[in-house]
Amino acid sequence: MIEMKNVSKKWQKNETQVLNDVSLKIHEGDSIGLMGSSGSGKSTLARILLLLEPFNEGEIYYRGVRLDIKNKRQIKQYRREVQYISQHPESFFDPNWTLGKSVMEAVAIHHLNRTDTKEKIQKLIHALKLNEAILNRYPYQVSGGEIQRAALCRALLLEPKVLILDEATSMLDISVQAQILNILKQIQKKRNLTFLFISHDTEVAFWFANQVLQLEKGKLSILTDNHSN
Ligand SMILES: Nc1ncnc2c1ncn2[C@@H]1O[C@H](COP(=O)(O)OP(=O)(O)OP(=O)(O)O)[C@@H](O)[C@H]1O
Repeated sequence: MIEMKNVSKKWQKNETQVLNDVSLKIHEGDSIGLMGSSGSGKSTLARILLLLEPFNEGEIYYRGVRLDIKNKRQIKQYRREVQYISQHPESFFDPNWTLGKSVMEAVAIHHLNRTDTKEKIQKLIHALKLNEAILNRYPYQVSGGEIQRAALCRALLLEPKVLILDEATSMLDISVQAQILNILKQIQKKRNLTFLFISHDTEVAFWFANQVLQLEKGKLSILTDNHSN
């Protein structure tokens, strides 16, 4: 579904080789866990996959077609189908807009059918254990866990094919985290959603993913592969 071929990335200023000839294949319906020590480059890899970060060498393919940052139409479609929940979800919300306005903006940008949108939002808010009142608040008026779930709500509303979750539930307490991860698994079964799940938590990553990869010193290795999960 998504393929990264021989990607290398070096930060110009400090000359650090954050990715060194990395290749990765994510098949439809996969749950790939990505682990690695702090600063090993997991978020950089995710941002490169989304073409949010330039890289020095290599190629990214989606459904067998090479992605080209200059192809605006292709990238718009890709960024709708491949949703990213960043470690810093607040940076994906306009600080001057209510969360509800930001969620609706995503609907407008991607020209989704507005008639059933309200109902879909209500269902998602409920599933994500959020209070609907949250939509009338500004990003600075909600907790870290609430903004993570608002980001998940916006992403799921777009009915993505792939979700890249970068420590996306790290600010939630264990019981809410477990509930939300279970909901994501249910959605995965229903829609054959594909996940790239970045986490520091070994237990959660092994539970959630059918293949767990580790990124260290610019190289990816397989920690476990259990596609029968
Ligand atoms: N824009 C940038 N310019 C230079 N170096 C950067 C930049 N962004 C990140 N880095 C560096 O690249 C390395 C990888 O960062 P990244 O955020 O991808 O790691 P990570 O594995 O996601 O870390 P964590 O688990 O702590 O979130 C770090 O050493 C970081 O300081």
